[in-house]
Amino acid sequence: MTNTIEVQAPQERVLLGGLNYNGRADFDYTMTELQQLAIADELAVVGEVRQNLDRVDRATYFGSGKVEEIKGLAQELNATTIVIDDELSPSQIANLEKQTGLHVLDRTELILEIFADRAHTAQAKIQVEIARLQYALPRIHPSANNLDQQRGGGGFKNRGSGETKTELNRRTIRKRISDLQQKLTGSDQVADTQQQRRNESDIPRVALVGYTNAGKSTTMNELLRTFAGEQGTDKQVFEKDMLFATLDTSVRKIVLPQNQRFLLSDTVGFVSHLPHNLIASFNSTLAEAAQADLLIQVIDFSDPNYREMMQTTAETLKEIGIKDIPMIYAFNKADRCENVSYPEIEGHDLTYSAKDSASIKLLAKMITDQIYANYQTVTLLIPFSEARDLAQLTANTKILSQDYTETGTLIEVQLSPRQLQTYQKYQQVSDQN
Ligand SMILES: Nc1nc2c(ncn2[C@@H]2O[C@H](COP(=O)(O)OP(=O)(O)OP(=O)(O)O)[C@@H](O)[C@H]2O)c(=O)[nH]1
Ligand SMILES: [Mg+2]
Repeated sequence: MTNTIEVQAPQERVLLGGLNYNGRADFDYTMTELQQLAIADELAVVGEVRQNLDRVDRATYFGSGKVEEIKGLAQELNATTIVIDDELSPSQIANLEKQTGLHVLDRTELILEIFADRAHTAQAKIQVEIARLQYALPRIHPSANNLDQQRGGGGFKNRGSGETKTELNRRTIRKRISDLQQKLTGSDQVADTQQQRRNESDIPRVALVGYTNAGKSTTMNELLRTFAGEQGTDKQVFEKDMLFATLDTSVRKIVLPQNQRFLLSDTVGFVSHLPHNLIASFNSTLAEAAQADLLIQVIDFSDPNYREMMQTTAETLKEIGIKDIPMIYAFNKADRCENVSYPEIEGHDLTYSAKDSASIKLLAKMITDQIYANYQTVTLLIPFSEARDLAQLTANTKILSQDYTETGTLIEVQLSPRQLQTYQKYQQVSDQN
């Protein structure tokens, strides 16, 4: 018998650094979040440095006294890196590295590292690489011919090693970005989602959104398990207790009793100050939510910072350009809260647990009540020559009655406002009054 001993790579020892300028109201919260992000990136947090200043020091970010303190603390605690709760300019990073002898990792680069680590599908990998190259671009010194000063171009995890031989200049990076963007537009996954969207254009669309690790994927899986029957189990999406478990968009069809159906999408979670480049390059992934008829914001109600997380979600949705879509606030993980009864509905709020079957059924009811609320019952006369439209309606809507006339098929059907626009041409005059 052989005993194997797993040898784990020693974790990089890091300090967290934060500057509270202009008395940032969310400072404590973003520092807590920074720690979570560092842990998600498998870094060992050994200490923390904070400073209150009226404004950022243009040269070194922190004031000079603090820079000395950082250097001393790092030596004392054996730290090799400082992770800073902000996006720094390239020269601030360079100066701070020079004066402290530490590797400086800013918030943007940290999030990009985590995304790079989590990306598994071709599409997610391309999207992350585009964002990393865009981050790297202004950080390349024109005369530099090694990547020690060129951040973000290659394996982040092997910081400062093995990159020196690579010669990338701005032009080749720009070319690479545009090649990747082209590849992305043609990628199967984007094409598949678009195709599905066209095929299913008559079905209401519902998107799960919210802070990372709130339970979006778990909610999707439980809805599938409850309503999609056998098919549900092999269509499950990945769920895990870690930040950014999901980096893609998955779309699944949920069919409820009485042929009520909707498309449900699960997508990447949010964190505060999500880098702009990342949002831009994940645009096609996030587009699904932008086109939804209804959003379900999943909130981890058991987290003491859930209010800040909701704020982050609101800000991120705004940045993506999502507004005016009705939203259900789904306060999840109630099973982990003390003295909270669930499932319970109050207006547009649901307190629930994704792991509880009564909760999932109630959520499904809330979704259908909401999406079918503004449906109208209309009578359509579909000419025999338009059999495709009739087939679409039969597959995707609730048909209440059907009759045949000399000129076509007469149906009584429930339509969404959007469907009504598409099929208005067939509407019988009598219902239009
Ligand atoms: N106790 C409890 N745990 C839950 C509940 N819902 C989700 N979880 C757990 O929370 C963790 C995160 O769940 P996910 O569904 O992966 O979260 P997500 O929102 O998809 O996260 P990202 O994809 O990272 O944005 C997992 O370990 C789940 O098992 C719940 O109602 N109760
Ligand atoms: Mg997920």
